[in-house]
Amino acid sequence: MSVMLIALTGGIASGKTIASDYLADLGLPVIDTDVVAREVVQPGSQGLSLIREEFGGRVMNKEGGLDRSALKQLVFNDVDKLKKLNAILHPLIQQGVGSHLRSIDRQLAVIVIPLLTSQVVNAYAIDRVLMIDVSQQVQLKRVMSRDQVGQEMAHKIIDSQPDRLTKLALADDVLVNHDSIASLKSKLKLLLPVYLALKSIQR
Ligand SMILES: CC(C)(COP(=O)(O)OP(=O)(O)OC[C@H]1O[C@@H](n2cnc3c(N)ncnc32)[C@H](O)[C@@H]1O)[C@@H](O)C(=O)NCCC(=O)NCCS
Ligand SMILES: Nc1ncnc2c1ncn2[C@@H]1O[C@H](COP(=O)(O)OP(=O)(O)OP(=O)(O)O)[C@@H](O)[C@H]1O
Repeated sequence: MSVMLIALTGGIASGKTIASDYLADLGLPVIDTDVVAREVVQPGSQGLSLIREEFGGRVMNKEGGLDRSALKQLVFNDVDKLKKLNAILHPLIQQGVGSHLRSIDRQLAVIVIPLLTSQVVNAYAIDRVLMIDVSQQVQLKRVMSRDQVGQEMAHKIIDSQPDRLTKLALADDVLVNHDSIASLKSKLKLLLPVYLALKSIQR
């Protein structure tokens, strides 16, 4: 039986983690590319050694692991460095997602993908795209308060991501997350039977 894959997307701090945690509570298997991105840079991994080779000891911590905060400062202040990081990690993340997918024995699964483009939709053979959408004003407020970053850094990260209109154009379902977390959850709960019905008519 083939699995129906739902991509859960949205810009930074749009609410993807809140949404995917809730879908997991409702019983759906969830693969989060942000989590896979951490798995592929664990100590001893090929990802970590490639990053060290490219960026040097300044992005390593005392324990020999990745200093995420140092790497974040470096790549979101230099577009070429971000491209290099993406070129190292994205193929490894794609492989990692593939191995998680092989262990899924359910009808529906969710892949959380912040950096969604049409190429990514094709690469993962996504069946349906769910976007969590917020205005840039709300996004800035939430990212600055959650990550303790200034407005300049928040703008740099937002500008480095596929833009909101690109993601909206790919989306089959859009949930606006301007109200409470409870309201987002109730919208997700209404969507689940729609996905189950779609799966039941999928060939
Ligand atoms: C730069 C890194 C070390 C910063 O780590 P940190 O723990 O501070 O952030 P975290 O990984 O939790 O990401 C938080 C959010 O940042 C945004 N973000 C992460 N990577 C990128 C990127 N390459 N381009 C644009 N936005 C990104 C996403 O919205 C993501 O949800 C880390 O984000 C990273 O390794 N990024 C490269 C891998 C990647 O592209 N991940 C995104 C999923 S494919
Ligand atoms: N409806 C809401 N009301 C108030 N705060 C919210 C709401 N939705 C999300 N948040 C807060 O906004 C922040 C971002 O949410 P979340 O971490 O789920 O976003 P994300 O899309 O997963 O972010 P990232 O792209 O960094 O992974 C968190 O601090 C979360 O608690």
